[in-house]
Order: sequence, then C-alpha cells, then structure tokens
Amino acid sequence: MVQVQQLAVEPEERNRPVAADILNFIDGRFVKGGSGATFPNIDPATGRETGRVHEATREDVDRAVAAAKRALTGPWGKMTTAERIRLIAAVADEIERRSEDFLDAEVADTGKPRAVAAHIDVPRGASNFRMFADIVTTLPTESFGTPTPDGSGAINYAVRKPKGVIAVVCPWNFPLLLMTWKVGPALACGNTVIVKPSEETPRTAALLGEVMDAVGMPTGVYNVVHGFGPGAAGEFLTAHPDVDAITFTGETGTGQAIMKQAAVGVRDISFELGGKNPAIVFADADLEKAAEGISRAAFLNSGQVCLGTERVYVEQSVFEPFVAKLAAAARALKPGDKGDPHYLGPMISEEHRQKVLGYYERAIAEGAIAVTGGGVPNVDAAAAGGFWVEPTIWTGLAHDSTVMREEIFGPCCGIIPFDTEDDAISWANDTDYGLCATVWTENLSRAHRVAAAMSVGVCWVNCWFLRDLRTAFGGSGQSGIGREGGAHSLEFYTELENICVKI
Ligand SMILES: NC(=O)C1=CN([C@@H]2O[C@H](COP(=O)(O)OP(=O)(O)OC[C@H]3O[C@@H](n4cnc5c(N)ncnc54)[C@H](O)[C@@H]3O)[C@@H](O)[C@H]2O)C=CC1
Ligand SMILES: O=C(O)/C=C/C=C(\O)C(=O)O
Repeated sequence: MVQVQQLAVEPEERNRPVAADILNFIDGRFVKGGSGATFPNIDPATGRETGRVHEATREDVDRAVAAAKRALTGPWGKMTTAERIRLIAAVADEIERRSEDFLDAEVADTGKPRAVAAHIDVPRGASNFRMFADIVTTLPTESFGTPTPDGSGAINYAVRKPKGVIAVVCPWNFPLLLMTWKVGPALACGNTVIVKPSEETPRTAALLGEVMDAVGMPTGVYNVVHGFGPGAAGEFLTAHPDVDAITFTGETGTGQAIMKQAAVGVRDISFELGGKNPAIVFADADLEKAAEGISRAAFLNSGQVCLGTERVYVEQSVFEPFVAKLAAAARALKPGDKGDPHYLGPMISEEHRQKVLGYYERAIAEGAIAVTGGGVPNVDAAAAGGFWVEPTIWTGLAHDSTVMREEIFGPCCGIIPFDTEDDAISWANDTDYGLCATVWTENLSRAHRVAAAMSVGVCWVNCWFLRDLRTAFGGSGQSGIGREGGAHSLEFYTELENICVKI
C-alpha cells in the first residue's frame, strides 16, 4: 500500500469553494492580463472547469520584471539580513495559518489526495521558507591571510550578494513545494522573484501573493505571471534581458529550450529535470520493507514525481515473492473519493493521461506482461470525466525496451530479475538520466558499495524521498544542472565577491 500519513479529512472539507478568477500578482497587486485573455483551470479528478486563469502578456511580464528590478534597490534591498529573515519566517507562519486554503487550492489544481497535499506539499511549502531563513544566517564565507613581498600581508575575504532578479519556472506535480523550494532561498538571499507556475496548477502561486501581502513583503519582491511556455509567459520571462538567473524544474526538453534562452545575456541556470530512476532489490533485503518503499516510489502522487521509481531490478531468487508483494500493494490502490486512504489521484490532464496510456500499450507491444493494471479504472459517475489510469506493473520487458528507457511520469514500473551485483549496477546506470536511485539490502558493506556506484545526484538506501533540506539535491546527466538544497541553494542564489585588503 502507498504509505502516506493520513490526516483526518472530513467530507465537507473536500468541497470547499476555490477562487473562480486566478490573477497575476505584479508589483504587489492582483491584476488581469493586459489582453483580457483567460484559460480554464480544470480539476483533473472530474475534468470540470473550476476557474479561469488570467494570462499574462509580454507587457505584463515586462512590468513584473521591472517591478522586481526596482524592488532590489527599494526597502527590500536596504533591509538587514535579520529584518529580511523575520519577514521570511512570517511567510512560513502565514502558510501554516492558511494551510486549509493552500490544501484546497492544491487539491483543486492537481486532483491529488488531500492527505498527500496535507502531508507533503503544504508543510514543505512552509518549511522551505523556514529552513532557508535559518541557514542564511549561519553560512560562513571563506577568508585567507595572504603573504605579501613587503611582509605586511593582506586579508582576502568573500561577501555574498543577491544575484538579482530570479525567474522561477515551475511544473505541476508538486506546485507549492517546488515553487517555494526556489522562492524560499532566493528571497532569503535578498533576491526578488517572478514565478511562472505551470499553466495546469496556478492557484498556490497566486495564493502565496496574498501571504506576501499579509506579512508586509515590500511590493515587487514576489511576482507571479500566468500562462504557457513557448511563445508565451514562460518564454517572455526566461528570455527577458533583465532576468539575472533562471531556476527551473520540469521536462528535460523544456530545460534545453530555456538554456538557449538563458544563453542570450549569459544568465545563470539551475535545472532539475526528468528521471528514469532505478531501484535495486537484493535477496538479502527486508522484502516487506522494500515492497512497501517501492510501492510509494512508484505510485505516490500517481507516479508524477521526478524521483519516482519506474525501473526495478530484483535479484532472481526473490523475484517472484517481490512481484507478488508489489502487485498486492498496487491492487489495494483505488481511484475514488479524495479523502479515502486508498485513493490514487488522477493524471494532471487528458493529454498526460493519453501519453501514459500510450506507454501502457507500448509495453504490451514490447512483450510485457501486465501483472496488474494496464488500462483505465472504473470510477463512479462524479469522477467519470477525470483523467484516471490504473496503477500498473510489468514483467517480461527487456532492459533496453522503450518503456524501460523513457520517462513515463505515471503510476507504473517494470520489474526485471538480475543474477549478479555487477549486472544490477550496470543496468541501473544504463540511462541518459541520473536523478536518483534506491538500493534495498540489509548488508551494510553492499549498501555503501552499490550506493556509491550509482551515477545519480541522490541515492536512497532502504528508503525513498526521505528529505533533509540541507543536503544537495539535483541530478546528473540529462536530469539536471547544479544542486539546490542548504548551502548549495545559497551558492546559486548569491554572487560571491572577493575583497582583498592590503594591511
Ligand atoms: N519534475 C519533473 O521532472 C517534471 C517532469 N515533467 C515531465 O514533463 C512532461 C511535460 O510536462 P509539462 O508540465 O508540460 O512540463 P514542462 O517542462 O513543459 O513545463 C514546466 C514549466 O515550464 C514552462 N515552459 C514550457 N516551455 C517553456 C519554454 N520554452 N520557456 C519557458 N518556460 C517554458 C511551462 O509553462 C511550465 O511552467 C510530463 O509529461 C513529465 O514527463 C513534468 C512535470 C515535472
Ligand atoms: O523534495 C524536493 O525538493 C523535490 C521533490 C520532487 C521533485 O523535485 C519532482 O517531482 O519534480
């Protein structure tokens, strides 16, 4: 069973009204787009429209960037670190105080189970501000005593300065979590931001504008522009000459497009991109724990997690029992009411559902046996318009099949048996991606050896998605550029100046 800590959710809490108009937040004001254009906001659990999103034009994006640039030299730019940190801590407090509003917004946008949003998305939204408020005050900078020919010496020391105006481009799978993961440290370092949330999930970014207003954040420090990517708000923002750096989470192909836009003006980038993450299960693993952990890794958020496991390599002698345990966990997951403990949310959109179902067909064409799932589940009438797929497990796939190589981003995984540790390592690493891996074993030496052999940014042993926000987070290969988290975020969001003083 997907192990998500369930919070008590009363039925009436599940259908609270959400905003009908989702507005841009520019220079401290909620505004419609200059052209008056809107597009629908759809609840993926029902397929019904829940509101209209006001699309930002190029001129709106220009105004947001200009406001962010002005704010750098206004009251925000003049604040001491202590004053800034007090405001950022107040943002965290206000997100917690309004956690029900954030839950409503996140559930309406994504259709994800309220318990998932309550346990992961919203608490992380607050802790992303609180943690970076703490860390920015404790991060040291380097200093050297330097000998000089005249014997009097010099002192070299570094100072950190905000990088400037940061473009924050976000995906739809953990909208608040991934946006604040970038906005928290950017503001803690004294930058200003323009957020371009995914067109699928605009609500929590807009709601955060209300929070900024409530805590007294100076105008222009936090801005939100809504819209699409190419030829729209996303591109207008990332190509803007007054944007100093771009942080992005999303698809590898989008990362490539943004990189080209960033090259004009030689702007800095930090990218967290896709993955095709492996799990390796050794015969000496605690199989119960491994099946439970991998069921979370494959099915949490309906597999719409860049860290999710889509490839599972299992030592031959425990292959059958492991497959049986994982299949039982998958079968326990049902589409249905958002408060049900065994609920599995929908895909984000019909387009994404078709992409996932395309891989389900492809798997069978490539010789897979669908141990569970493989299609569309039966749902009750109220959810009939939603974007559902079944949790799906395959065996019988070749390691180099398309389904075992391309990121699917759905609730599915292929399981392949292996004979030797070397085979498992080489198959796990045989990918263009390199985001994360999990290793399941009770043998301590093997755990360290295999974890170190993984070509990834993050390797979990006997766990998955266990996050310490101080640690380096990001991917190698086509999974990203750079690391964020703790001091690594502060490296990205600051410019280091070395000062040399002759004594
Ligand atoms: N965390 C991750 O690794 C995620 C991966 N994905 C993968 O990406 C696929 C597509 O999902 P999308 O939401 O369409 O991801 P995407 O990477 O296209 O979009 C993410 C964000 O980038 C913006 N964007 C798109 N093109 C842009 C451009 N040329 N310039 C500036 N901004 C641009 C979008 O408007 C959105 O805010 C999914 O099916 C999934 O496989 C999706 C979401 C998260
Ligand atoms: O914990 C984090 O900071 C990030 C988690 C998930 C993703 O990055 C993702 O699914 O894109």
